[in-house]
Amino acid sequence: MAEIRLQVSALEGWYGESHVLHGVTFDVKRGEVVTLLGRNGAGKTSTLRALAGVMRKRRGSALLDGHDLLSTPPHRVAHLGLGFVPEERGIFSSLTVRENLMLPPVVRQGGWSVDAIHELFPNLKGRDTTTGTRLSGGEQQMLAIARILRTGCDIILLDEPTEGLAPVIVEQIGKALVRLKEKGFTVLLVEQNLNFARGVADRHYVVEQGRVVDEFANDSLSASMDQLNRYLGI
Ligand SMILES: Nc1ncnc2c1ncn2[C@@H]1O[C@H](COP(=O)(O)OP(=O)(O)OP(=O)(O)O)[C@@H](O)[C@H]1O
Repeated sequence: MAEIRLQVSALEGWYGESHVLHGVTFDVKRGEVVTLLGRNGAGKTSTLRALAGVMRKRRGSALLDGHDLLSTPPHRVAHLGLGFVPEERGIFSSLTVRENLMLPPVVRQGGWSVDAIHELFPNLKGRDTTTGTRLSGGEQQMLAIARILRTGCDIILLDEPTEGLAPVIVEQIGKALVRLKEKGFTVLLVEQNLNFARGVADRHYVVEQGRVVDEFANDSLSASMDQLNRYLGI
């Protein structure tokens, strides 16, 4: 059995006085792609934000390769190999593709070269001097992932990468995730698009009201679709 990279236990989290995570427990093994599924407002994004240190008021335990994420300052989290690609993507519109790509520092060995990035995302090739404003949503998403790969991280928290994207682009993002998995990356994915999630993930956790309430292996999902649809309100 593969080793556990991310072990989250009884994780609680707050926005100010608002208590939104009520004891999230799950794990992600080395090389797995795992999704957090659930209805709007269930706490999926907040879980990623708590792990990345964007949400500061937290309690419980979150270990990455045995390192305590909750006591690690946000700027040191990347040094542990964790990269966060938020839903809003964070592409600077006035900067070029190349400038956006070069923005985060390389913090670990194994950071991707620009050539390797172009191989994964051919859409970004030849676009070095294009400014962020001129990129499509799909190109922005690719750039946001590419930028994280450059830093040398090997576990990626990815928040709704397919949101608002055309099916052909969703397919390209899916292929890139499969490639990353083949290369040994570990991915924790928040995703509303169940079809996309099924195409890339090994396991799925269901989040409800700030807790993980169920878990499904991807290869047994067909038999559990009724139950999953009930959770998701589909
Ligand atoms: N910045 C914030 N300040 C206060 N409350 C917030 C903030 N962001 C989210 N919340 C609240 O936290 C709870 C969990 O939200 P979260 O965004 O984690 O849900 P989600 O499962 O990711 O759903 P969605 O798909 O709608 O983003 C919700 O009740 C939401 O209203």
